[in-house]
Amino acid sequence: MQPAVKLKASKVPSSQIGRLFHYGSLAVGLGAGAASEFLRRSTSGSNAGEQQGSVMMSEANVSRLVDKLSQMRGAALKLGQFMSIQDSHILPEQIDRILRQVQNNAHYMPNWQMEQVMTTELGADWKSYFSSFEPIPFASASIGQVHRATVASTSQAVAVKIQFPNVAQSIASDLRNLSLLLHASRLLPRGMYLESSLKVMREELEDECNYLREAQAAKRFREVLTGDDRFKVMGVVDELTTKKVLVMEMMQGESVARATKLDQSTRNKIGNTILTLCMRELFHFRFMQTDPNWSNFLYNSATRQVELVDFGASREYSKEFINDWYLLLSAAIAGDRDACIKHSLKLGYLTGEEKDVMVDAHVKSLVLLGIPFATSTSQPFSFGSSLQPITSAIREQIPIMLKHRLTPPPRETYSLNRKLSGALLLCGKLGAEVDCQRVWKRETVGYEASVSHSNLKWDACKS
Ligand SMILES: Nc1ncnc2c1ncn2[C@@H]1O[C@H](COP(=O)(O)OP(=O)(O)OP(=O)(O)O)[C@@H](O)[C@H]1O
Repeated sequence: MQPAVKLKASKVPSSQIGRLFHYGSLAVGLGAGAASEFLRRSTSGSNAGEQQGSVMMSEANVSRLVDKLSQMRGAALKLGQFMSIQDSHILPEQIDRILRQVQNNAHYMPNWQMEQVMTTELGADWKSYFSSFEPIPFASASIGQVHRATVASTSQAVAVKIQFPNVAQSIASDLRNLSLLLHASRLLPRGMYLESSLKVMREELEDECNYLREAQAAKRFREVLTGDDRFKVMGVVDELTTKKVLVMEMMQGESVARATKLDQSTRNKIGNTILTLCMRELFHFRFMQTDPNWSNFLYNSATRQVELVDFGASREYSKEFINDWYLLLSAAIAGDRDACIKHSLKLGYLTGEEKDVMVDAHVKSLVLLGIPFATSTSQPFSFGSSLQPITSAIREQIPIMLKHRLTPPPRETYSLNRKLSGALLLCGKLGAEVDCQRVWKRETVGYEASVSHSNLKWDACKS
């Protein structure tokens, strides 16, 4: 089970000065912490010079960092999520722990600050729109917090997501400061192309700060999933939704992270449903909710539906990109090394100048990723026992790729890989048994023909 989220009320620093103060005090705190640790070790006779790296990461510094990142919220918390989902396998264990703690340690706005946002967004009489409104949020999100309420005019039970003040404006500078801090404290391994990750993250966060965009995305998902009983997509109360306040139908399910207690066949069904959705998003809608956070998938035992919330990170992919990506994954599933290289070059994963050691590691990790889908249809893939050896084997390739990679991964693959690996890890967490090969075939049937057709056109355009 996921650790319970600890919520603490504290003012979100919304002014530039306030933010500077927070970063400043973190840097000073880390420095002071390191100095005292250094002194303690020097006086106790250990070789302090050699231990410089670990001095920065003493227990006291770890908790200082967690505390600051949790308080800054917005960009900082998102960075924590982004890194811990995307790159947990490449981060030193201690950093991974920090980022996980940040996620489970979110703060929320005190009442007066929350009321200020609501007044600015919905007017001074905002309370009159609700017949009940719980002042303490039941969930804390990276850039907002979520309250339970009832709409006065319809008696509908709703979840009201309220954005922290000035998050949107401060993202760029927060990310810059964080990047400086991470570099300065030598927290990240070299060769991570941190700058590219930060750029993608900044663009994603800017999109996520617009709740009107999220409302649109939720409606689009409701539309494309209409008639599919396996899913329920949250509805949106348009009249009360603004750029910074999102009023949504309250979902009743529990985070799928808690579904580990359910019987095997139910867990299999949930795993199958989540993977099917993933494939459908890619090959049918070309529109994907790319945040695989477990609490964004809820399971309702009464209706046996997977309920979907949080569409802030939804994005569209071009047909050309999805075509290339389909060909790459097909090559990986078939274990076809030459085709893997060819399509990686086309997508921009490889430049063609890489050393063999890098190409080998890249192809190996792709083929490993294809294993669940390559399993024979008579035997569902057992995520409980078979996923872990795959992730370990992929992890072994990461240091090689970090060392020899000549170009950052293509922009679109950040969100796509985050979602796909998140969905696989979720199935692993559920211990689900899923016939992935069948899901893959069912959801991509006919796709190959359409790809060859459009690639012919593509080649004709180029020549
Ligand atoms: N309509 C809803 N019904 C029930 N619970 C909800 C609803 N919307 C959000 N929540 C809960 O609140 C949490 C945070 O909301 P949401 O994920 O939309 O915010 P976010 O800013 O995108 O957060 P993050 O990026 O951290 O996932 C969700 O993970 C879910 O547990």
